Amino acid sequence: MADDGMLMNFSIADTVIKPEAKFKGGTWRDRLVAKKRSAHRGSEKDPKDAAARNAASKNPNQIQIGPRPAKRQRTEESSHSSHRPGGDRRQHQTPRDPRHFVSSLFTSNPEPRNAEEPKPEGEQEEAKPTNAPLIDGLDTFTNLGLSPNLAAHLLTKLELKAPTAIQKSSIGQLLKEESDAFIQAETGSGKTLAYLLPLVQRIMDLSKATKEHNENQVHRDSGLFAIVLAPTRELCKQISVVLENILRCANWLVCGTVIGGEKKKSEKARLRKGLNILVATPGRLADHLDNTEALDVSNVRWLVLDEGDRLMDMGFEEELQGIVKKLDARQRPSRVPGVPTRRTTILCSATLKMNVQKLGEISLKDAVHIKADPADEDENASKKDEEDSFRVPAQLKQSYAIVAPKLRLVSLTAYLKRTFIRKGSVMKAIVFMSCADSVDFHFELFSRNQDREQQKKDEEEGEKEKPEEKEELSPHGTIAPGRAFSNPGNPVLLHRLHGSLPQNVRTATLGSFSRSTEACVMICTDVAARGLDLPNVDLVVEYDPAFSSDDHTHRIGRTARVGRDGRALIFLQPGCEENYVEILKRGYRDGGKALTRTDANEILKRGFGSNDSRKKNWEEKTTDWQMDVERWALENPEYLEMARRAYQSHVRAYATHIAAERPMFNIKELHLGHLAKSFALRDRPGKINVPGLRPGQEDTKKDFKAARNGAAGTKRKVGAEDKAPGTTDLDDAARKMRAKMRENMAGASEFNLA
Ligand SMILES: Nc1ncnc2c1ncn2[C@@H]1O[C@H](COP(=O)(O)OP(=O)(O)OP(=O)(O)O)[C@@H](O)[C@H]1O
Repeated sequence: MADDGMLMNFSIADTVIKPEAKFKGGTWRDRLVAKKRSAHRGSEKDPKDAAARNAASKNPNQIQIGPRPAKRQRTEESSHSSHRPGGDRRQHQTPRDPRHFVSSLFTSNPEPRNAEEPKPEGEQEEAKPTNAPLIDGLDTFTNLGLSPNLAAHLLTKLELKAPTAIQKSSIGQLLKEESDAFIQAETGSGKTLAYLLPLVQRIMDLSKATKEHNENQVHRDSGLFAIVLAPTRELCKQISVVLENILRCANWLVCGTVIGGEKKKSEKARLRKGLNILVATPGRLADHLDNTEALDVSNVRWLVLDEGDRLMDMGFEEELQGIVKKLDARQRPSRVPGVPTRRTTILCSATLKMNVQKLGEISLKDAVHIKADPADEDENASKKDEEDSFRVPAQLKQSYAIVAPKLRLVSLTAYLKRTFIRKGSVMKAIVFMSCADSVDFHFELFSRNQDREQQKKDEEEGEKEKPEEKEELSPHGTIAPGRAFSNPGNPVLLHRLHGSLPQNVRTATLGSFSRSTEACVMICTDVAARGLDLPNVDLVVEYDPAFSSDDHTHRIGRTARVGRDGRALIFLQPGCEENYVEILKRGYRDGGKALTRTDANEILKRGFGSNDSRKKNWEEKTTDWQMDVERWALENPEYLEMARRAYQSHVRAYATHIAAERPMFNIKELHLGHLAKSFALRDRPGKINVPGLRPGQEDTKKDFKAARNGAAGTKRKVGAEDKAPGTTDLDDAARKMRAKMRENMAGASEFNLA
């Protein structure tokens, strides 16, 4: 029976705790409190208390939230000897420390506030993909106005048979009109080609015009006609690869990137040779505009801001304003026939609101709103509420798990175990966390070698073999076997990615994840949330919910791309976080009928359970696993510090949700003690304080400051007149805090300022 297992769950008999137990370590006050508690338990006679305890131990998961039950000072001996159901496999005893508290996994957990909604009757129809190419045969690239040459190239070389809905809307519009545009469509709907194809076609057409004027065909020295800006280096590289592929059918045109991360000298050399289309990060472009004479922008007639809403955000805004002003000031009539007189600006994102005003005031003129389905525009115009939410691909199956803080780590492990139980069911999964420290800690934890005996033996027998294995997997320590959820039949490769890693490491890690043909998991921060087109991602797990619902849309959009299936799971804690479900529902046209709910017990049963009744039940196994990682952290000072840092950074990050969503992520409701357990910590929250910066962070912090202050010019105070309409002081405060957080702890540059 399921409940049986809970008895082992440290619900120890009082007799086990000897009254004469000695408490060592800590301050005299800690020792006194511990001693008193121990004495109090020994003398407790109150039958009411005993009855309450009995009831609790019968069904510990049913404990009501109310006055918290008195906590017990548990000794390491007691939890080891009487409650390690796996027997005395490991005799190791860690020193007792009154600052440590070994709490039970399955007791005192808060219950969900909201009851599960009844499932709609009847079988749910599978939703049709909403971001797939239009394969009805009516729409072809040639019909939309692309030249037969370009359309044939798309078909034969890039295997693109038909446009997607957003490509259909945007190619027609951008080929025939000069007006500025907002391109907004679901993630994975092909927005990159939606702006690149008309752009390339227009520049190819310039060649035709020059020939008609009996002039030489346009070539790399004819001028820079278009600039594409994107917030991360990774995204810039991705766009540049797509562009190079298109330009293979027009090899007289040349594109290039300036994105930082490599020597400025080689970028300058590239600019000097001449480019027709430039892909850049804002910081690096601003830098070259100031310092590279060879960069002539007088002919630039198209400016694309990919992930435009992100580029409007703090950190990029000033740079962008500077860039636009310089482009305006340096624009000259072109000597190339057919070049438009005015510059067109195109903003593109899955979460673009028409009210992005900041840049609009400078540059956008009568912009048209290009959407995949024109019907959406009328619908949204009438529903103000929905303007703030964005659709997710209809075929994307989302679920949410209500998981109490203490059960978070074991639930994530169980979920991944279950996911990769069989080879082939899931190829790649991305797990999003709130900060770099948390990513690093979980990477170490999930890749740790559990079989310590074997580990020791390995070290003794063949010290050389071990590093070789690591070397082969990852020269940078960002790729390792995901032992916590691998099994012999399906080994899973674990990757970690965040903005505090050096650029070459980021590129190598992302490349490995992208190319891998084996099952793999990438634990990352929001650095991988936007724009990245990684093949075969079947699952996205939001272990920590995103800082804004827009970011959530981008994160889950790494799966279910161009008509393919995909799944996403978000972890929510019982209480105010449950209200986030309404936001999840708003992403669907049908109100989220297919959204499913699960809970920790279900996940744990599936992940740690076994059909074999002779084996330990899932609660025992879960507890064993948790105890094991807690001991691992305690025994290894390096990992213990990582765990503490991760916890600390996580709590700080939690405070930075956008103002509008903060009532759903109320830090005052966060149970810090319970949360610590999900970082394998036995420390009391008040005692967790890791001073200083994480190793290696000093440099990144300097880089961040240099990038922020250098490229953007002198720091400017944001006054009330500078605020975007609709933003509040709270918004500003949260954004500033997020920026500060990035700078100080969790990674200097989640989004590179180049
Ligand atoms: N017409 C098409 N037919 C088939 N595949 C396409 C088509 N257009 C684009 N794709 C592919 O779809 C994938 C997603 O494209 P892209 O990255 O441009 O999407 P997106 O809408 O910009 O996504 P996000 O919002 O996440 O940035 C790419 O692998 C691209 O090659």
